[in-house]
Amino acid sequence: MTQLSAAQTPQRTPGDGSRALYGGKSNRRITVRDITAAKERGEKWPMLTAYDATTASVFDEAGIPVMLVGDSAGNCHLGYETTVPVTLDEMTMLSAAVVRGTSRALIVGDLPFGSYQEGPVQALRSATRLVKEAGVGAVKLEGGERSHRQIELLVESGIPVMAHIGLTPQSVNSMGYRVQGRGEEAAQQLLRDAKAVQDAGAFAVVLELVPAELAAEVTGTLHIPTVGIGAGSGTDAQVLVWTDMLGLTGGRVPKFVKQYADLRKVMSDAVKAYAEDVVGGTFPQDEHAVH
Ligand SMILES: Nc1nc(=O)c2c([nH]1)NC[C@@H]1CN(c3ccc(C(=O)N[C@@H](CCC(=O)O)C(=O)O)cc3)CN21
Ligand SMILES: CC(C)C(=O)C(=O)O
Ligand SMILES: [Mg+2]
Repeated sequence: MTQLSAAQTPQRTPGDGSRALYGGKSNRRITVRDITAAKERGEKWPMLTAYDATTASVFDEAGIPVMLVGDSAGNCHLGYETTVPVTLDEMTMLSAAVVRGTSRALIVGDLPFGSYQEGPVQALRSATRLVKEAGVGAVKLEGGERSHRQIELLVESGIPVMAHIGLTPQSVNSMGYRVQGRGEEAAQQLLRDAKAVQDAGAFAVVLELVPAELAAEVTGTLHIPTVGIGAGSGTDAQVLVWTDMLGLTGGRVPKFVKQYADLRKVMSDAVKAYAEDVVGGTFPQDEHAVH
């Protein structure tokens, strides 16, 4: 640890503890206002997906300040091929579990495909379910200019919105899984999308699979935080799908992922050891039995 000189020591409000999103001392649940303040302090922060209470409690205890109940639950938790089939009922159930498993993180619920595309009123009805039935603190939806009316009505109604531009996986059938914002025209469109969601009142915006230089430019242009995934190091925050970074995803993992553990191997080895103990008669031992 480097020693901070007195002049560099950040000033704290007495009794408030450290306010940093990661490593901060406050135990109350993080709010969107804390996220806004972090951008003003120039602080970077980590976000992870979560789909169940147990896993979310591990991330909460580790200090992850923001969790996304992503519709990536479709392919990473529910066994679908893509996020497209995921329903609002499924997202409500998973989001409620993640809220129950956490006490400190801000929980963002992803609005699934088909739950907001009809227009602002449908978006409000869907977001209201995630807020009332699951208890999320914010919702996320995909689309820049094309979703600005939805964002406006949700924000007017008191529901904080995280936007999501660049690669928007719910549109896989029309756009594929391709890098977005390459070339002058596409870059200008991404900048317009970023400004549109900020103007509509979004508190943050995910930039997915866009060139690092463009993501850094968007980050410098906006006053709301950018959350990158496959968007380089110049964004305010980063998000990864938790099963990807911990080595549990069954299928292909995008190349922007850094794997921090191989839980698939850890779990597989443990399960095989258990199976062999049962077959060989070495589990249970007397200490695992009642008499
Ligand atoms: N397991 C998983 N991880 C994710 O990050 C993720 C999901 N699922 N599902 C929802 C979306 C879809 N995402 C994806 C899906 C595929 C690529 C992909 O195939 N990317 C190519 C690069 C494509 C290019 O260079 O144009 C790759 O090889 O990584 C990227 C993001 C991100 N999200
Ligand atoms: C990849 C993130 C941003 C997402 O939308 C999800 O996990 O569903
Ligand atoms: Mg999603």
